[in-house]
Amino acid sequence: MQSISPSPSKTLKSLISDHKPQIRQKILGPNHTARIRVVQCIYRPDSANFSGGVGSNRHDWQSSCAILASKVVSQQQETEKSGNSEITAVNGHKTLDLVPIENLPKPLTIMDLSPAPMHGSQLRVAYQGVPGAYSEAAAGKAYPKCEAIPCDQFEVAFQAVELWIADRAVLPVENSLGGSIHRNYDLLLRHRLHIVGEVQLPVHHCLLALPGVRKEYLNRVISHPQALAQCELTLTKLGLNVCREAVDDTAGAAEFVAANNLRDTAAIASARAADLYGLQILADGIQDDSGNVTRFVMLAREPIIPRTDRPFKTSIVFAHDKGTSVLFKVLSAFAFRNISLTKIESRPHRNRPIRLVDDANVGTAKHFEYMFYIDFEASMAEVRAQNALAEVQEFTSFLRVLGSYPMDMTPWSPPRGD
Ligand SMILES: O=C(O)C(=O)C[C@]1(C(=O)O)C=C[C@@H](O)C=C1
Repeated sequence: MQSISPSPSKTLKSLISDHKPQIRQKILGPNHTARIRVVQCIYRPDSANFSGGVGSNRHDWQSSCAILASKVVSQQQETEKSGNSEITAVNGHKTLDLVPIENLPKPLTIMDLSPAPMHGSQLRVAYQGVPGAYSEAAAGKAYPKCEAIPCDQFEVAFQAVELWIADRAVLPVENSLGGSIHRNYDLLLRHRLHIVGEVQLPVHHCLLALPGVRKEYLNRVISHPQALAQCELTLTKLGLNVCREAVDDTAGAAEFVAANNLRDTAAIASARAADLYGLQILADGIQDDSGNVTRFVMLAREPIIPRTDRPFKTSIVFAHDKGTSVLFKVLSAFAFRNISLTKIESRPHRNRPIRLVDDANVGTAKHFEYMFYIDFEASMAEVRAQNALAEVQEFTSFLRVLGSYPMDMTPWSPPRGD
């Protein structure tokens, strides 16, 4: 083993850095490598005994190390008992943790704070579900070379973008068979993210089970509630009048069947989920309509600048103090300007879900109050859209533009098997 002789001018800390592996073994023994405490004391040739300094020859040095080791170990035990594991004092001197060099944290750079990675690194895109979920495929379609970040809930995907853990989120809002994904409409209102794009994904469902399992063995089918709804008729046609159970996402259902070795349960999920979790495809294309499509929105912290050189869509949400009576006026603001609406959705007005209408003679009527969501085919850069919104604002007590973004114009490719 290489011998270690301290030079008079060196601190013990720098000596230990220079000869890390050997010193670690000398002081703390061969098994103690990770969390080292070092006494910061100056080597003084004139000091005979250790009292903050070490002796002048190799023998002194070694015994000082031995004293140090015992002090450090006992000090460490005390520190751990008291719960303070960061900095402590030996003989009045501060001790420091030495982190192994390979684990040292890297300082944040301006690049880590940039909204879109202009430095060439991958865009981080949050989606709900686990790998193999349709939302992961939608994230890949929206941002082809992205790093897809799985989130266990929609809310987490929103927060991942707000907290700069992700650059974008891609979340489903409606399906051609199952209808709206209401949770995401509510979350769009609760959070401050902007819709910066949309992507439509053909959804092709498979019935998955463990290898060797036959349809007759099944007494349960599990999947995301939307996927169960999209396959309802086909499951019945396949003779699968078994119990349906909803789980968080389709790929999560496949993972669950595989991880728990469930031979009586099938999952509805993608062919990619079958591959990832080692399941066989019992039936392919089990959605009730072969043209099954889910629409996803792309969300970012900043809006994009609306343009007029390609087809744009704008999404708004509004409410009115006098309830639904205003809806006709709002819709006419678009109709007069030849602006087509592509979607209307209403959700309970959370802050004021019910309005009481008192009529002294007849009694009290209760009206439900709503938030209305509208998507229309125009860009906020167009004067007709600006005028329409100016008019809408006159009739409404609350109006927010959720985003003005390019429409997904991907050519329609016929579904597999047609
Ligand atoms: O569970 C998944 O794989 C999802 O990506 C979620 C989801 C949805 O929320 O609608 C997405 C697309 C399909 O419509 C089915 C499920």
